Amino acid sequence: MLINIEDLRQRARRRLPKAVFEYVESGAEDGYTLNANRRGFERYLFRARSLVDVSARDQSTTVLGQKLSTPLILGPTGLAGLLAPWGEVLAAKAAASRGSLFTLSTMSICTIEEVAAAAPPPLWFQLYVWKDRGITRSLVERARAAGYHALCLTVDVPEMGNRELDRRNGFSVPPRLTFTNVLDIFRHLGWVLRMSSSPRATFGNFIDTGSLAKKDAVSVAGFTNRQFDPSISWKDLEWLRSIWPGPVVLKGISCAEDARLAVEHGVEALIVSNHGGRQLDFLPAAIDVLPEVVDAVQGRAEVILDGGIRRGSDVVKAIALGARACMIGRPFLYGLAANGQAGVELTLDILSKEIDRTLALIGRPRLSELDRSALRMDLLPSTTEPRAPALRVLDGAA
Ligand SMILES: Cc1cc2nc3c(=O)[nH]c(=O)nc-3n(C[C@H](O)[C@H](O)[C@H](O)COP(=O)(O)O)c2cc1C
Ligand SMILES: CCCCC(=O)C(=O)O
Repeated sequence: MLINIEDLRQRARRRLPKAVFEYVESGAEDGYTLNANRRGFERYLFRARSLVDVSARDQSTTVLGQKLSTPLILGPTGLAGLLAPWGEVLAAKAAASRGSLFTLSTMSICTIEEVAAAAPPPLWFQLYVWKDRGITRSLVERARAAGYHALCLTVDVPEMGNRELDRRNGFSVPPRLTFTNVLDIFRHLGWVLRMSSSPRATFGNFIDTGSLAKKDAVSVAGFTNRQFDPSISWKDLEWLRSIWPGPVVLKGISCAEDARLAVEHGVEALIVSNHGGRQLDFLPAAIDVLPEVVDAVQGRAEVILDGGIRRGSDVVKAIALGARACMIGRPFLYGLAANGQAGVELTLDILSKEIDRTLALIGRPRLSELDRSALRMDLLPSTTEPRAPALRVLDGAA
């Protein structure tokens, strides 16, 4: 039975080759931040009110002026199209069908145009800045021409994080058959068959740019470290503004100083995120950074929380701490791998039902009624201990 996000995760794990599942699942190095993202939510307990009329509940909101039926955004995830053929298109359609919002990663299998042609708006485009600014400019112009609403600049990847599982697995794009994975691939012939209807098995946005060698398989870290520009800094925001007329969102803010700089540079929204624990290990849980950022921003930009959401109650806690909405990564990827578009819709249905139930049980029927008084923060020790390296998380030890 698929009744929670963990069920979808187990289904995804069975259906995907090991290297693909571990690419999705793993974090950087010891997995401190990966674990902390989950455990951070345990520090916040509810203060529930009773005898409140909760018969009419409403979890709709707006993000950058666009109405969402639920405060959930599908975050940018590279290579989602390896989990199901046309994966990004399916996820974008699922988001639209549930009144959510899809963010297309620069590093997707499906192209900017393919997703925009198949899925109704609103869509956001996530940008990694290429050393070759001509390619960067062309990505931004393509997103603009295709009607994407916001540009989401990811700021926490000056260098790819150290994902040891990907290195051990020799994970490459396109995936290769090797001596070590041949048995595993044969155990997942269903995936092989499904993927035979995929438009391609490499980064769709770059096939015509010359940055992707035509026949060779590349390691994700090798390719991105060659192409991403580690020199980008606050002054490049001006350049981006000159080629992008719409709202700009910064993804990967993890302290008050950067939140203030983001506001001073006029960004419309920022995303408190540690990249799902995949970049710098030993950043705190995203939820623990949220209050500091909300206080620094003081309502001058919208704040979105990203990382570790697996229950609707997590979303309610983030909104009580001042987030406008939450972004999810792995939860919708599990749904996608488990059952394509319907699987992503199920992810959104599970989480939004859990949000709805939580709102009823705490006596705050509308998101606008949530504030810090809905939470207790004083009952637990204030640190999250590292519990297990990333590998043990995968084995279900944490
Ligand atoms: C498989 C995978 C690929 C990702 N690719 C990108 C990406 O291309 N760009 C980006 O900004 N973030 C990327 N992320 C990070 C997500 O957008 C998001 O920050 C993270 O998954 C949130 O944590 P969660 O998985 O616990 O929800 C990726 C995450 C995963 C799991
Ligand atoms: C596929 C390229 C990298 C995507 C990314 O940012 C991530 O895996 O976290």
